[in-house]
Amino acid sequence: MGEAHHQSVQELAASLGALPPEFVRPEHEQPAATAFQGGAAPDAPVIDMSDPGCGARIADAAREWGLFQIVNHGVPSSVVAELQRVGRAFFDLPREEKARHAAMDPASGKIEGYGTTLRLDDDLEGKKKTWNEFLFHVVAPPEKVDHGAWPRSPAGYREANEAYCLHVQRLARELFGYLSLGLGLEEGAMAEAFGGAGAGGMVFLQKINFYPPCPQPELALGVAPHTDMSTLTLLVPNEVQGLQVFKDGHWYDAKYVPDALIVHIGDQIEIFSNGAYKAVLHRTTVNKEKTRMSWPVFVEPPGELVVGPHPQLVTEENQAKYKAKKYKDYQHCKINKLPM
Ligand SMILES: O=C(O)CCC(=O)C(=O)O
Ligand SMILES: [Fe+2]
Repeated sequence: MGEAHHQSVQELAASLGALPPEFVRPEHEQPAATAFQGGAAPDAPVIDMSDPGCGARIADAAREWGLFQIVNHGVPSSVVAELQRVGRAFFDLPREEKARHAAMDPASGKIEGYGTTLRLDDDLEGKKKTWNEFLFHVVAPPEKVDHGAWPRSPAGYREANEAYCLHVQRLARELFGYLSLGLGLEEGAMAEAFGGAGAGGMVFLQKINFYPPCPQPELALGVAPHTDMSTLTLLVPNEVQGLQVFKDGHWYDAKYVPDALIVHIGDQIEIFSNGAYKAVLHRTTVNKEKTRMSWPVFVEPPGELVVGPHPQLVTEENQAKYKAKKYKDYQHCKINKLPM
């Protein structure tokens, strides 16, 4: 491939001064046309995890928003800062070098590694593109980790990600406990249903999103509207606002709260709860001057595990709203937009 193919879209866009047409979203998706325009917009809940009443607030937030932020979560700010530092250092490498690390190849089922839609020669079959680069790799359990898909540079990348993951594992257990109790179930119900205790163990998939400055952010999106397939997602943002949440017919900003982690309820918790908890529909906007980054960890059941509504939540009056499915079959249907 010639050098021209590797010219970045930012470079090209800067020379054109305008957004290439494949990044212009249809009007019903454009952030400028669809963001909440009223007066005081409601904020997704910010929950203090050191508060003894936080469990009930977490369950309420999962019912009403499907998204909330947590503070006093026990993750030292130095651990988060180091996760961010090494991620940023990776994305600051030249694009060719990033691709050399671990190019992903979705066609062959290799979703781990570095990918981008910021390439004009990518053929997405006429589909609109999003303004982002990303990196994916499993971070736990160790037997499912492929270190070949992890950046070899910068030094310290592996240690930083492993240290942060231990906290994500602890927080996921805690959140599953509160969310189980909030449904009237045993505290361990969710953890067990998602692969705890003998079922193969949950999978922790680290993603890093990198959204460079965009010449016409009002026309573009960083990620298109979606719900996460995961059980839940725990996300570290940088200080650049961009995540938006759909609720009651409107898109609202998830405000940047220093030191907070953002929790998304994903599809598997919605299914397990038989619809009591809501998988959050979300998207991201981009910025004209600043680079936004985010570090979501998707907490997933092992592929062979069957997830369905918990039997105690299915009654004569409240029938099962979702089919039980192996997680890998669910993923396949969702990625290929097949009927569930
Ligand atoms: O960047 C964000 O805040 C959200 C990213 C996201 O939704 C995703 O990667 O699934
Ligand atoms: Fe997401």
